[in-house]
Amino acid sequence: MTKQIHLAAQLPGIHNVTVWSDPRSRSQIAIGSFVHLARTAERGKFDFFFLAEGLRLREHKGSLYELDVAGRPDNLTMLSALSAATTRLGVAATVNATFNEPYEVARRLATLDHLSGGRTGWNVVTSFDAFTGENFRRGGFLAEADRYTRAAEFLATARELWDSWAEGDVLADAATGRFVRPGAGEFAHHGEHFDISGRFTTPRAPQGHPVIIQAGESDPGREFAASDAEVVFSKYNRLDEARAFYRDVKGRLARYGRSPADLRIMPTATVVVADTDEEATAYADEITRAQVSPQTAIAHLEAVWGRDLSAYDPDGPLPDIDPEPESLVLKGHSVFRTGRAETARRWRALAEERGLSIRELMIEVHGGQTFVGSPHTVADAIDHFVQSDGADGFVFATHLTPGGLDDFVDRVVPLLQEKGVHRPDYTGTTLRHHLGLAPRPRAERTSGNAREAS
Ligand SMILES: Cc1cc2nc3c(=O)[nH]c(=O)nc-3n(C[C@H](O)[C@H](O)[C@H](O)COP(=O)(O)O)c2cc1C
Repeated sequence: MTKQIHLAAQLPGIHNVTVWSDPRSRSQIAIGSFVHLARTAERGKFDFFFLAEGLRLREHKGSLYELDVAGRPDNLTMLSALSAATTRLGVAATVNATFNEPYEVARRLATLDHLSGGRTGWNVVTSFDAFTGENFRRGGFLAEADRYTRAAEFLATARELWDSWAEGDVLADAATGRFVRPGAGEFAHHGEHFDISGRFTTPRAPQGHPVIIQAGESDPGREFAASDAEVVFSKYNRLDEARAFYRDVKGRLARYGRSPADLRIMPTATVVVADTDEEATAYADEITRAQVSPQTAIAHLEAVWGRDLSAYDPDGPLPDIDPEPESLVLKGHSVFRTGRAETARRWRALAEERGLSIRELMIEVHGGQTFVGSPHTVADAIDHFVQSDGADGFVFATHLTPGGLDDFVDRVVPLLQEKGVHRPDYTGTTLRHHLGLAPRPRAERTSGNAREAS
């Protein structure tokens, strides 16, 4: 059966996808930039607009890392504003389960679901480093091994809070003088990470629960996706790797009584469109070289080598000195977190085999655009990727803020609609509906007082 393609847009902020130095780039923080991109996505009948989250500014050799954008607004606040600037587009926030409390996060997500009329998604990330943790009250308090047990309990607790109100609990009945049913909002959760009880302040949201998104890739991360997520945001956008990831994660669902249709896998992707394939290829090379500047190439190599390599020529060969994989020169960057000795070995072998300079190697391993070509070429490639089970759709990030998605929406989306693989218009109002996911029934409360009949 032909699959429908799910589309999302991301204003990426951090990472070298965003070329902030391009003269066409506008503010990375002003509301106007976010509204432009969100409305473009809505014009293209996308499923949702997505914001990643970085809770600590990165540091490089002891100073702020400013080759990428540094500094960003708070996701839930920004998406609350965007929900008023759009009418159908889903709004999905990355919100960390390691440094927050379930009561606060559940309340803010339920509020966003009310504001948006049922368009909220939550990307439950765990983060990994004590460096980020230093910003928070208990300073780097969680061991890496406990991240997913806390995230699972965090989500379970949030679900109990969302289910503490039933639809119809707000009576507002002037005749009887009753505003709410007596048991409304009561909850009690006693667990390893959270021991809380009381009443939840926010009545039941239109979707009940936001759509749950997951973005980790370790084995516990994939299990968490299989047990709890409805969307996986993945980094695998090369077809062979993507198909292996897709098979692996979808294959885990049955263990949790779920079927492959209960989960959408959406890799991050970039797209470069021009009149002809040749023009698009030339433009894509230009973008890639802007994303992997000589300075970025050296910084990424330093991150893996664990030492200062500023004396090396980015257009020259790799340094012959050995890496110091235990030393951390680029802090807060997830890509260079583990396995640096192995990465250095792999990179050296690749550079030697192909005769690549430092910058060419960095372009090979971190650069490159996912879909490049004329509108027809791009539409065919996206469709092929999805129909051959590499993904269920994509989260598009653009190098230009905020106009980077305009061409795709104006020139490629109509072709996907003509092919019958992308909706010509929205058919529902909630994010769960756009994604083709079943509504989530409310779990009956297991604690608290018996509910009074209305
Ligand atoms: C594609 C992708 C996107 C991610 N986006 C974020 C993010 O926006 N914010 C964040 O704190 N962590 C983000 N993460 C990190 C994960 O939440 C997780 O903390 C990290 O991958 C370590 O978990 P793992 O060991 O399961 O991979 C992302 C990870 C992946 C693979």
